[in-house]
Amino acid sequence: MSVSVTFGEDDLTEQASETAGRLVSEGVPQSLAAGDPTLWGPEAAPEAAVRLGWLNLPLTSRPLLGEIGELVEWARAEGLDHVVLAGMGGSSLAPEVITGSADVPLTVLDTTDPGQVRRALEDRLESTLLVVASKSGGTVETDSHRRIYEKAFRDAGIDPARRIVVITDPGSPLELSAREAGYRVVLADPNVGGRYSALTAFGLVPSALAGADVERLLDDAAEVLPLLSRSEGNPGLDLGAALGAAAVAGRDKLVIEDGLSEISGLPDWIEQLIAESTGKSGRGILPVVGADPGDADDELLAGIDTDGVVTVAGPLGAQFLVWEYATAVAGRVLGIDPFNQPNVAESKENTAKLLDRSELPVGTPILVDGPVEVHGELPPGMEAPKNLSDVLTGLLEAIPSDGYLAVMAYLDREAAFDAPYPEGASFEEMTDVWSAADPATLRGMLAVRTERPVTFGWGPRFLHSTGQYHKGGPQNGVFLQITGAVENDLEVPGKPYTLGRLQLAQALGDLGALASRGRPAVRLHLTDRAAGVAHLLAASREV
Ligand SMILES: O=P(O)(O)OC[C@H]1O[C@H](O)[C@H](O)[C@@H](O)[C@@H]1O
Repeated sequence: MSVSVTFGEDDLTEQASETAGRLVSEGVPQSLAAGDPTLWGPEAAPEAAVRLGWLNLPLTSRPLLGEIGELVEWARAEGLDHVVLAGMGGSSLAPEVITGSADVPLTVLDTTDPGQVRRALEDRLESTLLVVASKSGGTVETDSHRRIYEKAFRDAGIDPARRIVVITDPGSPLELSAREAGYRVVLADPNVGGRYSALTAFGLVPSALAGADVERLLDDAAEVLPLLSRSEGNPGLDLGAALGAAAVAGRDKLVIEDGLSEISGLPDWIEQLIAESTGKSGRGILPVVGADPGDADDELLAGIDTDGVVTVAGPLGAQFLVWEYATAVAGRVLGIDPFNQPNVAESKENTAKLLDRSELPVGTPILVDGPVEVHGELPPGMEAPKNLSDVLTGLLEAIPSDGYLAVMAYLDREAAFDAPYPEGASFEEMTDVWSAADPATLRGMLAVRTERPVTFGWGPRFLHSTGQYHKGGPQNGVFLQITGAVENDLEVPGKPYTLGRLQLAQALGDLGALASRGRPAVRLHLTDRAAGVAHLLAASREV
């Protein structure tokens, strides 16, 4: 089964077909199929020359299946039934979707929250297989997870070499250290960037270890591959032309829904692909995930196997390839380089500098409201707030008419599930309890109070995704960061910082990068996390 791209609106059909026609007259489908790196201009060409390998992955990844099969057999023979994946952005988002859609369990560590990492560590360590996935081999979060697990395994009398599999690019520092340590290493295709790597070892190895059928993904992607060199009936070209043309015409907020889909969580993967690929040079498409479509003129609704203004229907393996192709095409229409991420490094550098200091510059709160401290830059001209509710109202009012509010929570993504519920509670009652303890609930509560899009991201996960767009895209965002007190911190073995300190330094580093652009950027610090979330949700209720 292949992928279909359909439009539910005449204006968009017209714009897309006009743009696709222009791209065809410029020979884009043929050039892309041939791997021409000059399609995004001379400045982008050197990077594009080593970033187009994803175009052929349905074929070039096939030889990996044998190696994957052996790994799966080894893990089974060793009785390793808890697969933990340490990887950021492109090194974990695809496995999360693949295993979610296949309904097989995978614990993803893309956090520096000590509580969340501790929860994973305390879960079946005896039978845990840790997959350490990093293309560059130098990502601080992933490096920290590896160090923490190595120590935990050793402390439990387990040889880490029997429990760790590494996925990385050939020649990375991680490859070298992993070989020295005697770990199993799977090398990835170096000609594919992180966010285009779903069908490389990064997507396939952890997913297969967790029990997903990855051959099927390649089969489904292989079916759509021949369509991608066509001028007509090319779903990647049609989708890319639509996304690009809509954005150029001012519809640059992409609400992505997968309500009825059997595919679970693809919008989160698309979010990284589109935000990091297009959000630069003051331009870009802002993906909005987990939101109901609004009435704003600049919104475009994309439905995955469910009706949207653009509907993309088809199996997961083929969807990966079509969205990658479409993103590359939209990049050309927007006139940006879809393969770099020039502004991601900035927050990382800020964080590294902060970690060198003896004390983190947390500053003095502008306001304290119960368990919530307010720090940072309030929107210019805003009246001095009396309480948290005023702060939230001020931020909502400061969103420009073409802008958005980004909520970024550097907290434990799973803590809400620890909230106590009454004995004998129905599933519905339990869900209510969880959602009342979940910081992500804030997104919807604020969204009903504004016409503008509200996004939500877990830090530091989003730094490897929408973080690029926040800093490199159009400068019309308003930023609300949430951090929390750490009760039970975790040492990062061999490093002078704890996970909690790293997490806070990441938040402060990004806040600094946003504030330096003159954007309103407020940090709410929860001095008691559970009470703080409850207080924040109460304050966010419409008045
Ligand atoms: O796989 P790694 O080298 O560890 O990189 C993981 C992620 O980190 C970076 O911040 C990039 O912006 C992402 O595109 C990438 O997916």
